[in-house]
Amino acid sequence: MKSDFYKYHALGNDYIVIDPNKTRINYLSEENIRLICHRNFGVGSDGILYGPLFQDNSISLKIFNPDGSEAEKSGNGIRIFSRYLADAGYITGSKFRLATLGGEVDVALMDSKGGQIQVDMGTVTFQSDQIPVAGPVREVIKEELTILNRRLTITCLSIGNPHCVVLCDDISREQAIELGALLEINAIFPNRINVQFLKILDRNNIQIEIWERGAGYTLASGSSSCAAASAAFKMGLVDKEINVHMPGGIIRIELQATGRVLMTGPVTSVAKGVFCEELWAQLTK
Ligand SMILES: N[C@H](CCC[C@H](N)C(=O)O)C(=O)O
Repeated sequence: MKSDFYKYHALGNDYIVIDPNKTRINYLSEENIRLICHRNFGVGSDGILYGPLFQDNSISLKIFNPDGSEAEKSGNGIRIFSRYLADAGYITGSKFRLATLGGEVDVALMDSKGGQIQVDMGTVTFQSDQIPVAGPVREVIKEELTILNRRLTITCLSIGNPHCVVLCDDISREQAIELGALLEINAIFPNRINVQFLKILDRNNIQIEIWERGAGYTLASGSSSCAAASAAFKMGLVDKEINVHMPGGIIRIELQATGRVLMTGPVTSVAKGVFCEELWAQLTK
């Protein structure tokens, strides 16, 4: 039976793949994205990966958050989509390039089952006008920002999508939810922002709690792992090989001398399915 969607997760950060070459959906409105991703009224996920789209001789994908917004990049999303391309027979080799809104990435399948996947996520920038962060053009390193009468130390960067890393002695899910939601929409972030609360464990291990732009609290995030590791290195707190510990599991980051960020982590396939007529009627009304 033809499937309308394929569901995978990466350390509990789950995505639905919708392939326009294989399903009746050739356009996704913000309203339809919100419905499909809704955990009660829809299939439920932390986002949608739409593709493969073929332009010239490149393969691209669109990355959508569950609030309907489009993201420039998603580390877990890129690993999941790469696994789907292998599962669906679109690629036969183990190395290929993907185009995202936030730039091209190089992918390497580390095993024959597509369990462990490495992505060269590109370089990061701390420049305020590239993230963006409002105010004078500068690198946003260990700046003070007060939220709910709490003085936070933030370091901001972009790896294609924007991130605000908050250096903490201790972190918690509750803190990520309470403060992340306010930081995401703070006026100094014109495009909103992804937020990580960072605890340094040692020079090769960090722990983060995550509040994602357009998705809220998630159990893991690939681009957040890249961002938190890069911010910790920029602050001189870690070496170049960092294990990022999250509630959903561990992603391995390697900061290369070239400035490129290598991210390696797992992908798990969950399900494939069809949208039933009653949901379909809502998607096409
Ligand atoms: N919410 C993010 C996109 C998904 C990031 C995350 N799921 C990852 O694995 O990188 C944004 O709006 O930039």
